Amino acid sequence: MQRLLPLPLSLPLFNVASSRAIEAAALAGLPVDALMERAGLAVARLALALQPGAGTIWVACGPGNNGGDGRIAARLLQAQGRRVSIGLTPPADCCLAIDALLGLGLNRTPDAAMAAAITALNSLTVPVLAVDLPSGLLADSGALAGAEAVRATHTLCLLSLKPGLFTAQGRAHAGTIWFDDLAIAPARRGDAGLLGRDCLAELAGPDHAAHKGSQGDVLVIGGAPGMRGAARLAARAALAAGAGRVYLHLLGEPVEEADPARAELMLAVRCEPQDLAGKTVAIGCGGGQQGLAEPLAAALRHAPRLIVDADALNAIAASPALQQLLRQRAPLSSVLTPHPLEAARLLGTDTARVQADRLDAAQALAERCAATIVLKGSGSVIASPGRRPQLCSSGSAALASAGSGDVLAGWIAGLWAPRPAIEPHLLAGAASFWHGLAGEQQAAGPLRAGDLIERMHALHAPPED
Ligand SMILES: NC(=O)C1=CN([C@@H]2O[C@H](COP(=O)(O)OP(=O)(O)OC[C@H]3O[C@@H](n4cnc5c(N)ncnc54)[C@H](O)[C@@H]3O)[C@@H](O)[C@H]2O)[C@@H](O)CC1
Ligand SMILES: Nc1ncnc2c1ncn2[C@@H]1O[C@H](COP(=O)(O)OP(=O)(O)O)[C@@H](O)[C@H]1O
Ligand SMILES: [K+]
Repeated sequence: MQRLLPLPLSLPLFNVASSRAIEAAALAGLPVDALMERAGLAVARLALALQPGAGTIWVACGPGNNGGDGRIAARLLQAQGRRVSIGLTPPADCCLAIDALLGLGLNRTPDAAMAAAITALNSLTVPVLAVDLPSGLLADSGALAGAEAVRATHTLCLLSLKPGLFTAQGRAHAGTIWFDDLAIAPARRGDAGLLGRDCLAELAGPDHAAHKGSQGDVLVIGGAPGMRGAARLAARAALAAGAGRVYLHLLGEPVEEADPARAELMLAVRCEPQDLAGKTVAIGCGGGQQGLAEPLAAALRHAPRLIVDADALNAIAASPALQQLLRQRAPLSSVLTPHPLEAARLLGTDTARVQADRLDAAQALAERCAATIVLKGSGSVIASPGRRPQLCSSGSAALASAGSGDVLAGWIAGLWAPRPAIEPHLLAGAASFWHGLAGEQQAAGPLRAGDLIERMHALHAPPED
């Protein structure tokens, strides 16, 4: 059993169908109850570690094998001399609750009895340990099957890691995530990957002979009047990530300086095809509604590497001609960084549908746009045509503050410029992980985007775990 996050090494994720196939293959060589006995033992062990003291442990058991795991754990806890209560309502002296209501088999809105038990678990002030998944959370998507799912303090995932724990509502409901593979090595590829710190190894640093010309040029296009800051944040991030030279083309009224607070940034007065050649371009941060279409069309045609964010995504969503330009770009040359609403616009759907299956939505968008997609939010999804999607295991709600997406777009550009040959799928994964990692390393409260850049900068050449 291991505590999973922060995650040093990337791991495979298995959806419900694959998890059942792994279970069936394992059971072919084992006595019928072997896996459930191992699962129950793991649950009991963690329960004892979490609550070694007095009081009654409530084991809320459902009708399937998730409940079966709970019953075995209850038996083992009793054998250890602990008081245990099995049922759908808590005992008066409850000191720890084990949520063994529903796991992989959740396939509909919780019925009244289940919903009441979920509410009762969420009303407790004692720790709640969820078995395999917080009940009410869908394993494949991290969406809720009904109005409410268990908000666990700990979740012990069993046999195979499920994607739903790590995206959408997963992290908000799972608490501290533990994993026990029940001594079974899966004999199949994951359906998706969970990015760990090893993804940063894709980003070799500059060699000793590097010079600004070898580290690539970034051009940030955006920052209409009133939103100059968004483009400046992206440009500052590109600089901090390691681009050799960073230029800013600000939309609307001309300005005298690119960024008075960052003397290193240069102003790009024009944005003609020859100004785009050879550059890594990030477009859309603070782009506004007007003045963006022309530079966007030029960037789609001429930028050899392109990151499309914010208002540039909205402009593409509204224009079949721009969509066509995007699809016609060279393979492996475009990264789109939508948040769920921007993704919904691009897909012609609504945010709720995107959030109902983030992995699916990101993959559909990648295929539709012939681009790498970073679908942002809790558990960002990185998807590319023909590739296995990745979920970012780093990040926290400290990133839920204005400008952190601009920083990500600029950071991707700044990492890409010196490494023009890197595969965008790997680049976007590593950049997202880095961004999330910096977003975890701070005291409570939101992280201002300007401070985020400094934290990301401080993580250059991150130490080995
Ligand atoms: N396949 C695996 O990876 C392993 C599974 N094990 C455990 O077995 C679980 C899966 O067991 P099951 O397939 O029996 O599935 P569950 O125990 O999750 O649920 C199935 C039962 O719940 C009912 N149900 C589903 N949705 C409901 C809803 N919304 N409201 C009320 N009832 C609902 C179903 O009708 C069925 O009776 C895993 O989550 C895990 O805890 C472990 O014992 C060992 C390995
Ligand atoms: N709760 C959260 N958990 C993890 N990451 C988050 C969370 N909230 C926001 N983020 C991250 O912060 C960034 C926000 O980007 P975005 O929504 O575009 O904001 P903005 O446009 O203000 O910069 C994304 O990278 C997103 O993944
Ligand atoms: K459960």
